[in-house]
Amino acid sequence: MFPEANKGYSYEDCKATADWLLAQTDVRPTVGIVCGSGLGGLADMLKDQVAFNYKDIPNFPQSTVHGHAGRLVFGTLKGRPCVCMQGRFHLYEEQFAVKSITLPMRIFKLLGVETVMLTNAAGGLNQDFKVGDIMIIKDHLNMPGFAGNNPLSGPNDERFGVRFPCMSDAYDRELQQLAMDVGQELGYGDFLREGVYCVLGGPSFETIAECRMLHKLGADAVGMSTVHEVIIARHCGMRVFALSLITNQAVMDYDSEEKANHEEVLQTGRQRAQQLERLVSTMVTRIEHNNNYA
Ligand SMILES: O=P(O)(O)O[C@@H]1C[C@H](O)[C@@H](CO)O1
Ligand code: HPA
Repeated sequence: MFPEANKGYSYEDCKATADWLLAQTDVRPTVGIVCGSGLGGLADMLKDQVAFNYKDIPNFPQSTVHGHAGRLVFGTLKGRPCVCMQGRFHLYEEQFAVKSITLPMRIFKLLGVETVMLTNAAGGLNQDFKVGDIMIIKDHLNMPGFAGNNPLSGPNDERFGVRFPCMSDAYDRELQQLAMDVGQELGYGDFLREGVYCVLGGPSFETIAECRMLHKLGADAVGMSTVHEVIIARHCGMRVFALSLITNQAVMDYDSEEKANHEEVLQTGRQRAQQLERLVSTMVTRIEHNNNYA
């Protein structure tokens, strides 16, 4: 699954993987995309694909979760060279995995990626949110980080970034505005939101008390990914945009009969996939055409 999960990957390990990939394809991606649960269709939009199964890439972890195909796809999205993770890694897939699950971000950086766009499936805590809403992430709560489980723990290699990176600007404000503008143009205003994403370790879904607490703490949505990747991406200077598809309402009420489950998550992904793909792919076009965003 995750070879030597607790081991930090050195700069040289990451470089070897990036060089191996660059030797197999002529695509030189400047945008890197990460697909959340059930949202892997984004990768299928890439033209002139060169795709690798994770198991064939040196040093790469393996996907173990249903709805995460486990392929790294290079290609162009409306003419823009991209690399797309069709399937991501989660903290719960292996104990002590926080470094393995974020390794692809450093490989993105060494491939030449400047902007990372991440998607995820999340439970809605904000009572104004509906299932099927797309939430532009403006900030995060890193709960595993509160307990010392941060992907930057351990020795710091300055070739990637500084020891104490700032996170108050983690989510690029221009890209958030671009998403809002593009969403309005596409007629998505009724289901486009913005908010704070809270990451937990998973894989168990939250209790009612936990959901109530997270909501009180300021979280609008809860999930099990993204934040660790964002920290590593920002540490090495890539711009970050992230969004959550609200696939289910987090259960906040003891009278509720609702039960969070992965099948519902994947089903909502299928229902909203096309719009989500259109939003992200149109944004990618604008990043290419507008120097303010590039
Ligand atoms: O990769 P994401 O964050 O989209 O996956 C979410 C969180 C869990 O892995 C899973 C729960 O259904 O979906
Ligand atoms: O309700 C949820 N909680 C945590 N992670 C999730 N991913 C999709 N939905 C959820």
